[in-house]
Amino acid sequence: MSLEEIFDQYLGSRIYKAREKLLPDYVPEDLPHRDEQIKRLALTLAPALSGSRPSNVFIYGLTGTGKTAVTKYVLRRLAEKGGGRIEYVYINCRQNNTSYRVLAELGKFLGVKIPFTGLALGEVMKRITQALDRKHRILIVVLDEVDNLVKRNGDDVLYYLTRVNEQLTNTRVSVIGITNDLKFTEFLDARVKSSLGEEELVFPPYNAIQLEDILRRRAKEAFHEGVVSDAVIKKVAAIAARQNGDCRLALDILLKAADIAERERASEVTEAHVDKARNEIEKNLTVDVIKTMPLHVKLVLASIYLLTKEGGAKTITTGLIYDKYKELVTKVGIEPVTSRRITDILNELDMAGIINARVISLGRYGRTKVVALGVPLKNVEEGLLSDIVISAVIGG
Ligand SMILES: Nc1ncnc2c1ncn2[C@@H]1O[C@H](COP(=O)(O)OP(=O)(O)OP(=O)(O)O)[C@@H](O)[C@H]1O
Repeated sequence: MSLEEIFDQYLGSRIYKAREKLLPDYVPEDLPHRDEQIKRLALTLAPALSGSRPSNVFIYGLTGTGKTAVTKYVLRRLAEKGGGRIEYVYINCRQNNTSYRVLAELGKFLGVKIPFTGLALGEVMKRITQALDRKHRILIVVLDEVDNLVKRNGDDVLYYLTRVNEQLTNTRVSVIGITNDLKFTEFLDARVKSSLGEEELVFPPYNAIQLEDILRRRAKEAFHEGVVSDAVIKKVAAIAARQNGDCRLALDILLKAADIAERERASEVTEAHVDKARNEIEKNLTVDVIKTMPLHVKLVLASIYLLTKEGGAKTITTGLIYDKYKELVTKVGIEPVTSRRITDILNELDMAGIINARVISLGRYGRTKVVALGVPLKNVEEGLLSDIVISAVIGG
């Protein structure tokens, strides 16, 4: 018996060898099917090793296409090679979604004290510029999910970072901007847009075969041998391939399926575990989407929910929804939105897959829309009940 097996027996996991290797923050030893992106990013950044500022890079690709993983992977190795002359700082602009917070993160990295609030942005920039120039090196600033920052606060920080070199003598700064939403570039000043896009990298979605390959290697690192069959890998890859080739989703499903297997004290992860994991993830997604909806959207959805619950086989028409909605707004004590807005809300809910709407003919009475929930009733209920206003009017 190997040492590992002895310890595992006591730890008790029959499934995992190293669960943490499936977690989103872990950057694996190799990143299959991203050779081209790795090479291009490496070629772009390599001039840093001979002391010149690398071009800024703009990275675009859908969710879960490996943008963050590839960037961290290349930067880590570059910094190692640079032996202290090259540094990088990674800032996630969803977690830090104001100009102030992004600069405060940068300040923290540079060892500059920036109070939680209160300084003018210009003052923060001045302190950062001074701190930057005290270092004698190349600094690569990674702004991940940068669209969140720009949509909320505009392009001040990008403008500053792409211009700061003009004020520096000792340090050179390069920026890597990562996004899965190209639309935000509309908000960029033309000069910022062109300097950020000195080099552009596109990450295409993975196909099912590529995802299988990736999952096989990740599974090898994380699970005991024989715990995850090829059929399971294929199934997970096929599901994620249909969802825009999202590797994050693939890993999520695999991790959840294995957690369920572990809870059940099973000795392997089966396709049934994958189905359960998928349902759980879909449920969580629905509940999260509903939780963040504006009040009137929730009220429209609550109307459909109540009609579904009460109504038996009766079809739910827009007329019925509108009446129910009016009843609910009266109970809440607020003004209703227009029927035109209700139509828009129904379209939004349809697009999000929360409801299915179709138009039917009523003969000489014209046409109307009928609606049915597109997701399980209990998921809608869970999402709606988390809102105290809604739960007061539908709860009892
Ligand atoms: N080629 C690959 N090999 C192994 N794991 C990968 C590969 N590509 C992506 N992953 C893994 O998939 C997950 C999502 O990848 P990553 O965070 O890099 O995606 P992203 O494109 O930055 O997505 P988002 O736009 O949502 O931030 C991570 O856990 C990452 O380790």
